[in-house]
Amino acid sequence: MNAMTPLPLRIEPLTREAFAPFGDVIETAGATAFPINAGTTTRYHDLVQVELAGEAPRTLVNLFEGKAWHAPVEIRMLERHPLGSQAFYPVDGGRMLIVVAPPGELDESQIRAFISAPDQGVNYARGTWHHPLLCLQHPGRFLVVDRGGDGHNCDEQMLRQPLSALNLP
Ligand SMILES: NC(=O)N[C@@H](O)C(=O)O
Ligand code: NI
Repeated sequence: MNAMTPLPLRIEPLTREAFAPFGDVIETAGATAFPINAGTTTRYHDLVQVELAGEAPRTLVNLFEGKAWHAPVEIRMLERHPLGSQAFYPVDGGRMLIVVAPPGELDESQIRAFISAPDQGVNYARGTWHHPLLCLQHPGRFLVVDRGGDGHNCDEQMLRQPLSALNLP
C-alpha cells in the first residue's frame, strides 16, 4: 500500500478536444448526424474508434452497474488494456470521474482528470491508462463496449504519488 499523502487532483470538464490524447468522447454535440428511417430517427454516426487487437479478438457489449463513489476519491492505481479500446456510456444519466494518462510507459506527470456530463460517455483508446469505473451517482449503469479474446488485456500499476479528488464538481 502506498503510504504517501495524496496530492490534489485537478478536475476538468470533459470535451472532445481535451480528451483527444486519450480517446473519444461519446456525445451528440458535434457528431456527424443524419436522419434515417424515413426521418423518424436521427443517427449520430461513427462516434468512436473501436480497437480490437491480439489473438481471436471479438467485440464485447456489456452492462456495468457501479456503486457510487463519494468525495474524497483517492486515486492509487491506473490500468490499461493493451489489446483494445473500452467505451463507457451512462444509460441512466450517471456522471463519471475519469482519470487518464497517455498510452505508453505511465508518466504520472501526464495524469489528467475529467468529469463527464450526464449525456457524455468516453471511449478509452487502446493502451490509454485509466482508473476503473468511477461513477458518481447511484444507480450507475453503463453500456460498456470493449475487447474480448485471447491474451492478456489488463495491466495495472500502482501510482508512486497517489492523488485525491477532495471535492467533486
Ligand atoms: N475490469 C473491467 O472490465 N473494467 C475495467 O476495465 C474498467 O475500466 O472499469
Ligand atoms: Ni478498463
